[in-house]
Amino acid sequence: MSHLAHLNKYFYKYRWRMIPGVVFVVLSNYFGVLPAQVIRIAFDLVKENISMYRLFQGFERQQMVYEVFGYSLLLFGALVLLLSLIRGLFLFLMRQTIILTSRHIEYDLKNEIYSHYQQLDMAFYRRNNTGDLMNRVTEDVNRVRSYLGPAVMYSINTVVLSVMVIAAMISVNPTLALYALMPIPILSAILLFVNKIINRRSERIQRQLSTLSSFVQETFSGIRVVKTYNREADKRDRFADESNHYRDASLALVKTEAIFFPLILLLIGLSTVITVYVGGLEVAKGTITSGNIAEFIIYVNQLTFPAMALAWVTSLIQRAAASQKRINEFLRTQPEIQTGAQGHFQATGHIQFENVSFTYPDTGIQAVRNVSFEVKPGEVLAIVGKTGSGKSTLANLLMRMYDVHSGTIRIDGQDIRRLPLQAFRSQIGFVPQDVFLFSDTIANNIAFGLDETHQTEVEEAAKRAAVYDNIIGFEHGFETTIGERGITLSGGQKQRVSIARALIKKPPILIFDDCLSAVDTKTEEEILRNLSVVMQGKSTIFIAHRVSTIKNADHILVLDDGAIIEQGSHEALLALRGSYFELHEKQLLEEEV
Ligand SMILES: Nc1ncnc2c1ncn2[C@@H]1O[C@H](COP(=O)(O)OP(=O)(O)OP(=O)(O)O)[C@@H](O)[C@H]1O
Repeated sequence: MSHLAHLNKYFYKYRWRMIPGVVFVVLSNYFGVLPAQVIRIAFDLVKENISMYRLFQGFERQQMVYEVFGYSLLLFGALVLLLSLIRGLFLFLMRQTIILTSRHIEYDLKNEIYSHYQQLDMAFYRRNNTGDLMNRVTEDVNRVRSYLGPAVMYSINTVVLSVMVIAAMISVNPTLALYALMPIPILSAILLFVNKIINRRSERIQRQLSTLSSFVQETFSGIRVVKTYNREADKRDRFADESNHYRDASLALVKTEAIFFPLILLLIGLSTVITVYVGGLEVAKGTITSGNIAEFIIYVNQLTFPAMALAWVTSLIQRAAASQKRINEFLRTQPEIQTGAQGHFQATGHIQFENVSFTYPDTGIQAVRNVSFEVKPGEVLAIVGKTGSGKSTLANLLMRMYDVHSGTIRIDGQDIRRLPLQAFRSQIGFVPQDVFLFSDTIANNIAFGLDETHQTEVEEAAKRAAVYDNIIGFEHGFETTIGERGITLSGGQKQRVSIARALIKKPPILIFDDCLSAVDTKTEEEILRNLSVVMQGKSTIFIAHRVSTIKNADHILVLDDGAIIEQGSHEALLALRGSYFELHEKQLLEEEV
């Protein structure tokens, strides 16, 4: 429950909507209880008038009594109708305030979680899967909203209505009130119990539903593999299997729900029977009128709602508390990568790694061992090495996706941990190894890193990345949508769009992480030629597998198992006749073949 305290700030924020909401709950209940008293009076009136009517048997006045009686009954009917209308109006206002507030809070909470997600670092995203992140911002917030709206509204409603009805009952006749109320706690206890079963079964359905949808999603994402390996029949059987589980879970829920309502009706019926019986005895004693019995029957029926709401609200609150706990877990996670300062930062591009070592916290793999190098403004540094030798890790460290464990990384002589994080990252144009493009137009994908762009800039960047001709070849050119609902770019085209995205920012530091692996050597040469113009005056780090990509670099590092094993210019490294030489020879042979 204490987890829900996080939401109190929102209740406070929307207090001028919540307070009138509570007032409307009270008023709607007040007008809900009143008709019972009107009906009692009408009932007693009927009884009296019938006696009076009989008394005037054979007199002329009898017709008049009849008319007055009919007229007053009509008035009472109209009064009950009017009270119901007023109650309806307050019910409308109650929903308009409380449920509306819950929607406002839901919106705020979603934004709070989302903007917190944006601040969290890579280590957090490594630890938690996307499905979980999405669930907390959608499903969990949804459950919390049920607490903010319906649960709060029905809780207040339940309390107010119970107090009003019970007070009215006791004021009429305490003995009858006691007897009529007797089955209500039993009713509540049974409802709580049944509700628990319903909850358990709904949870099972939810779980099965998410298994089912993940299964379907994965099958469709991998449909090519499924078809190539002829696994359609197998997938169909597995789907039928999962569907069966889902159906069984749904049937189990329906069964419980089927008992739920008859049970309520049984207990309410029991209360009514007791009311009529005990009420009859009291009428005989002369302590109450028969109108009171009618009034009581209405009260007992009105108490059905709070009894049901109690069980329902309890489960809503329990679920919301569990969801808010999960949300709080993420909200309380603080990013390990914190900004070192506020304000602006403009780099010239002087990069220094001094004895940098790094171990991935989750796996304990030491990816970088005591690495030192320097890139002066305008220089090109290349990094080669076997897969898993730590090349991408160096790029990640330079962008502060992770912080180094020992040693220092400096930009323009300043430790990057002391720089304003966002301003510092904006100085780097990064082309990652695994390209990610958004389901958006090509132009928007290229312009992603900028707040404002002109078409000419987008086209210029596309030309530099040697993808311009491909793009204008598409029917809608730069406005072509890519991704799920659009066209699929080839691996090489994606890489080049990703390069254009980095270039458009015109940053003083460029990092290319093995981003030419999917283009042929001819296109690679074209890109490199273009890049050599872009790279002028910028510090560039080129991570590559192919020696051909990097041979013109000012300095080359050869990495093995996280450490630099050789370094120097292309010629110097060839002269060494070490690992670099071997790699070069091997690749020459491959090209000839
Ligand atoms: N996020 C991560 N969490 C844990 N370990 C990681 C993570 N990323 C990489 N590693 C490990 O760190 C080591 C270095 O990986 P890195 O990606 O830097 O290699 P690389 O030289 O770029 O390889 P490739 O050329 O295949 O891209 C590898 O052993 C890898 O398994």
